[in-house]
Amino acid sequence: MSVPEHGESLPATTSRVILSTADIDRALTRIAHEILESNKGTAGLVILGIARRGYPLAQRLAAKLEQTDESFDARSSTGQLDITMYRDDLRKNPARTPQPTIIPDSGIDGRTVVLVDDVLFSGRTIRAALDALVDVGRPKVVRLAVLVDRGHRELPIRADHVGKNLPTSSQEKVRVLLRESDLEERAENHEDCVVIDALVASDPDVARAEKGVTS
Ligand SMILES: O=P(O)(O)OC[C@H]1O[C@H](OP(=O)(O)OP(=O)(O)O)[C@H](O)[C@@H]1O
Ligand SMILES: O=c1cc[nH]c(=O)[nH]1
Repeated sequence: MSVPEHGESLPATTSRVILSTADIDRALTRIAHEILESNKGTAGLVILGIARRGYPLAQRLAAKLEQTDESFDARSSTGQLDITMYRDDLRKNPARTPQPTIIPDSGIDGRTVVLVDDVLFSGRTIRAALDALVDVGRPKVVRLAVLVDRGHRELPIRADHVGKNLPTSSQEKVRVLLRESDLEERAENHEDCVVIDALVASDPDVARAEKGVTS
């Protein structure tokens, strides 16, 4: 199976498909059921996807909630949260182009907000998202749903709903490729997929890095 490679000029990597299109769909279905159970239905639910890939995942999740509970209007209960200006590394890294923040007309005050993202890693994106939320309103409860939790947290943040817990080494990279955002990168035979990029140990640069040789 051909898997899209990432970053031509970086040390050699191998890419493996970890979740297929069907796996992703099943994970979202399970998360939707978990949300329904923990919220005892859909009353007061607002689903906010973190830009960029959290948004299409939030829309898919909301569609599944609507399928199960007709009283839930997916379109008017789903939005996007851009966290660019709330990052704690803004000074270090050049700012990326912010995406629009889209908040449902109902607002988020007193609501149960489910934040949705593709990957949970250090937790810094979610910290920024919580700051961004404060500027929008005061939810009753905030929950977190992620497609992949790859560990390596740097902050005391955990997800309430996880599609897949994926133990990784810190050298690896998890990429979520979705039909809505990654038309060119997706692996052959997959509409959507999650791939893990690992450094090739035989690559001289990697071998040197593993031995702690710095120059
Ligand atoms: O837990 P963290 O260490 O913050 O990592 C997780 C974040 O990293 C990725 O976003 P990225 O910053 O690459 O931006 P993108 O969504 O615009 O690709 C991913 O989509 C998560 O939002
Ligand atoms: O592996 C990682 C780490 C952070 N964000 C990602 O999307 N993937």
